[in-house]
Amino acid sequence: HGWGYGPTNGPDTWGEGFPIANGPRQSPIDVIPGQAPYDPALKPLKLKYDPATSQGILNNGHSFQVDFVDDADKSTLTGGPISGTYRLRQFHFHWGASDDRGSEHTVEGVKFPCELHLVHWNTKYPSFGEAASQPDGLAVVGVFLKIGAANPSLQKVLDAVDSIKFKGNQAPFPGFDPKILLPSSLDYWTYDGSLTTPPLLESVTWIVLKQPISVSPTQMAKFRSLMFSGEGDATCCMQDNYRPPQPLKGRKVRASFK
Ligand SMILES: NS(=O)(=O)c1ccco1
Ligand SMILES: [Zn+2]
Repeated sequence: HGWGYGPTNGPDTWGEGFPIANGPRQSPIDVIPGQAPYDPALKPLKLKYDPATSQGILNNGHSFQVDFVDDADKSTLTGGPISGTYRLRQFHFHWGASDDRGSEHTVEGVKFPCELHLVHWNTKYPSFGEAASQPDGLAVVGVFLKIGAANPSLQKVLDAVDSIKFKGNQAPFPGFDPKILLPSSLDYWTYDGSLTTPPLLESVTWIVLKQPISVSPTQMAKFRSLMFSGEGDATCCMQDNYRPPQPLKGRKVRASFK
């Protein structure tokens, strides 16, 4: 059976199939703001997303993701800690079985109930697949979700979840602008890391926003109504699909803000 988040195939077992799980630049990490100095050389993040590039929504058995057409520089990330242009490929989430956990990154040990990842790839490489194997190939923007008022922007995504309840289900998801999911401040922490799911490739420049967006308890329940499994398998809900923080191993985390 493949990797997952259960007792027999979860994050503690991933090193068996993917030895890089114990590598020098694994993600996520615990961000300690007092140890993440402001770097005046860091540029502001520039996110330019074209809603016409949003394509579909898919339950991939580990999370659900919204995929984007990435054959042109229409939805891009530039500035910030990166050089060059990175194209938006997909966004997805990680969440918990209860509101006390679910995020992958933590802030001084604080866990959030959910974390959004916007995955971009460096256009100096010919494709996402190629970029994913390069040390500067990917840039993922992480956004924390914090329990509060219902989030109408997030609801537009959650309204599509009923149509992709089971692993392998997908549905059209046109005309969605992911910019509406971002908080008002683009202040961020940045560090060199990896994919947080197998193959755990050490190709990600992480850009973790300081300001969370809101999510209501009812909206969290909607995330948990998804299923890891295909139709027919009774196994319960898609939840606790997060990897815990990994050793920093001497890496420096920088802040874009004072
Ligand atoms: N969770 S994440 O953004 O590091 C990712 C993207 C693709 C695979 O894993
Ligand atoms: Zn992720």
